[in-house]
Amino acid sequence: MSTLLVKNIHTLVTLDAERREIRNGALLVQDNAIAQVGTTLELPQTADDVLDLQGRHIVLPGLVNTHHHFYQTLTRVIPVAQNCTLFHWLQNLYPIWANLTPEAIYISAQMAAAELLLSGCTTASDHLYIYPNGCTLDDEIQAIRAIGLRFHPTRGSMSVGESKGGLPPDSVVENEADILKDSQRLIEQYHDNSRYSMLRLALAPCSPFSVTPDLMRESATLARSYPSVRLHTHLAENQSDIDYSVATFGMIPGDYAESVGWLGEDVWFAHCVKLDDGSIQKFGATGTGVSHCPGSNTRLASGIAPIRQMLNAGVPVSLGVDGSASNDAGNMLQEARTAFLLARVRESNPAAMTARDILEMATLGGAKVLGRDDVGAIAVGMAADFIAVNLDRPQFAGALHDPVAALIFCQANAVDYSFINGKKVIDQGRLATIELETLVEKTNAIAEQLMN
Ligand SMILES: Nc1nc2[nH]c(O)nc2c(=O)[nH]1
Repeated sequence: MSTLLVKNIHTLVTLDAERREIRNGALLVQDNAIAQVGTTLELPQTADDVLDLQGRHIVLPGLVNTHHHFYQTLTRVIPVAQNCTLFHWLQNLYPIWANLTPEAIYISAQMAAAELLLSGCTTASDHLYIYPNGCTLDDEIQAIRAIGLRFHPTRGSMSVGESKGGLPPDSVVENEADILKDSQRLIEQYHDNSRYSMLRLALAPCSPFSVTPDLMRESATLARSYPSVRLHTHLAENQSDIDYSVATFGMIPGDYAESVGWLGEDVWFAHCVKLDDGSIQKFGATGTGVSHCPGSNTRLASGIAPIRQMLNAGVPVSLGVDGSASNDAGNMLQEARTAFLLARVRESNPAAMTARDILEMATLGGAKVLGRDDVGAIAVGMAADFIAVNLDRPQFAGALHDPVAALIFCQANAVDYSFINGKKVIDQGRLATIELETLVEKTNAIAEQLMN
């Protein structure tokens, strides 16, 4: 057994059941879990390792990102996709993504994870739905194991090409039997349902306009035959998405999801910008989750998702940075701020979303959507996933009377320390698990090859 004491924390934001914010806080970690939480005076004074934060840092649970496409880190700001809405954006990018290789998947996954870690994310999901040239989900699973992020990879898929009325070119879609076979292989090889699991798999047919209703149903049946394998897809992202759903299935997206058995606590949808009131109520009643992706939704001019209404209806809402081809960043702290600002604009009401509401969405909200009760708060028995931000950073000057709100109001964008499963992954603002400069070089080289 090894112990780690983090002490002299300026403000320890627990997000525990009482939402305690402890001045001069401390926490004790035993192996990979939190063993004690309190003030520095209340906790033991020694441990195998001691991190003395000298009263300068705010500490909070690691942030949870529930929607991403790691491979898109290789295709940021592509000129032909800079100024399009969703469908044209996708149609301009599919041919580039058709050139992805296993190495490209591996390197882009590490690059995306590095950016997430540096901005406070400790658990992330990824949606990989395109598998050209021998690419597999295994490529990103190996990459993320090496960098140390707690991971919820999703086996995405596309099966309806242009010739059958779908959006993607036929060359990038897969056969449905192969998709289901590979999904089962991946679940059996990697899915770990235990407490503190570092990897849980989900099944994720890409979107209503790229798979059949049969694949939606069969994926649900397969996922539900294993413990805690969840279901994920894009839904109601913009008006064209709604129009496609009505024209093709004769139903709005919420009704389509219900018709294929995709409502429930084990399902979460990305975007839901255009989710109608009736569907919001159904999502609330069934515990169906949402990954809110405000950066991407504004970048693609899709709209502002009605997250205040969703929260009021009891919908589990979390945050997703979405892929870096439509964000074009993967910064969780910045995403939280964007969500905070847009909710106020959408409601024309600055009280509609507080900084603490958004921090809760970025931590406990993400944990709930991913089906975890072991991350998202700093409390005894929770996984030792936490981050520390130095309050001496210039953007916090003058804001120390409320450092918790300052994290969101004052544009925090990086963390100084991050621990995942008790292991240090960010040390004094630097990635501790892999060498960042080489990773950036490799990312740029592969991105250039893809473009060519
Ligand atoms: N924002 C995004 N929406 C999508 N829909 C779909 O089918 N693929 C995507 C995507 O990559 N990003």
